[in-house]
Amino acid sequence: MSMLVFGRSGQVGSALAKLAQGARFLGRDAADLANPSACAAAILEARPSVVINAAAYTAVDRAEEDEALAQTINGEAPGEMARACAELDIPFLHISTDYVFDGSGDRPWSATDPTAPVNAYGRSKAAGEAAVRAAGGRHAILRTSWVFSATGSNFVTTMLRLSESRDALNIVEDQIGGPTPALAIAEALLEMAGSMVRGRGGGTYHFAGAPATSWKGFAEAIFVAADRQVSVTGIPTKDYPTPAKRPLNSRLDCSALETDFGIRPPDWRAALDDVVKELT
Ligand SMILES: NC(=O)C1=CN([C@@H]2O[C@H](COP(=O)(O)OP(=O)(O)OC[C@H]3O[C@@H](n4cnc5c(N)ncnc54)[C@H](OP(=O)(O)O)[C@@H]3O)[C@@H](O)[C@H]2O)C=CC1
Ligand SMILES: Cc1cn([C@H]2C[C@H](O)[C@@H](COP(=O)(O)OP(=O)(O)O[C@H]3O[C@@H](C)C(=O)[C@@H](O)[C@H]3O)O2)c(=O)[nH]c1=O
Ligand SMILES: [Mg+2]
Repeated sequence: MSMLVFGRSGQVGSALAKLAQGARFLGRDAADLANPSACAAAILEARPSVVINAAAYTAVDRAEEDEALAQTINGEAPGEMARACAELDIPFLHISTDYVFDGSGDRPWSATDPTAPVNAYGRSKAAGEAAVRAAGGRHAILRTSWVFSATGSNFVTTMLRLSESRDALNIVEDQIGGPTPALAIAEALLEMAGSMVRGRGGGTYHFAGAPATSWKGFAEAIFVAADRQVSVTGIPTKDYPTPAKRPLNSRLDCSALETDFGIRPPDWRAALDDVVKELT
């Protein structure tokens, strides 16, 4: 299996690089997603047997004032990649997000539920999903949430940084989701890629860490794992104003992934200990 991966330096890209040593990785220098047709050309030139897109515009608040660029990178580039893969008749694996949902209710979102993003990043990711489906080739869209790892910036690195200077933090308690280790996402993608190259599986799937928690619950677990004495006070979203609105209910129903690929949701608590050890 010759694998081509877009994104090398991000959380999921780095995890893939650790696990898939025979794969070829294209960083921003080799393929800029702001130039979607160049990404398609890179695929047609490399002629791999499977493509994974781990690159994206992920700055949720910044996307509010930079929506055009977010749309090009998250909305258009994946569609161009998927069209090139369809032309080569190879599977295309793409990562999406819980932020495509509006966050209403408290039921875990099923992969077939209607999307209704509440922020610019979510709109750009929903556009990317639609473009990948419209390309008409063999594809998998893996929606995940609250990704963390020892690489790059994420909620764990933010909390550890804040704990250097603060002994008390207010953290939102009414946004609920599944923190997901980047390494587990990479493992899932590689398993899916292997199956899809053999002609099995495809469509839209969810993959998130269990058990569901709030950002407050996640923060508390981070400080326990790091043995840092920070007092965490739960607050409602309205008391933590941000440029981008965030969905309240981000729970993802991951059953389709188990049915089609035998992949089960990872327990984020075990992975958190490893990540915190690596970071401290
Ligand atoms: N982070 C999260 O909490 C979540 C992420 N996701 C999705 O998972 C996927 C992976 O996210 P994650 O690993 O966390 O992302 P990161 O923010 O850690 O990394 C993003 C990657 O995309 C690359 N990138 C950004 N812009 C461009 C560009 N114009 N051209 C080429 N490469 C670019 C970055 O390269 P460079 O280092 O050069 O900037 C980096 O390698 C994305 O699709 C994201 O939407 C889904 C749910 C949650
Ligand atoms: C730093 C801080 C954040 N928060 C809140 C703000 C927000 O609601 C929540 C998480 O903040 P972040 O900015 O890390 O989260 P955010 O960047 O929105 O994370 C999202 O990233 C994109 C890429 C995704 O796809 C999503 O799945 C999700 O992981 O914590 C506090 O309540 N107190 C604080 O001190
Ligand atoms: Mg962020």
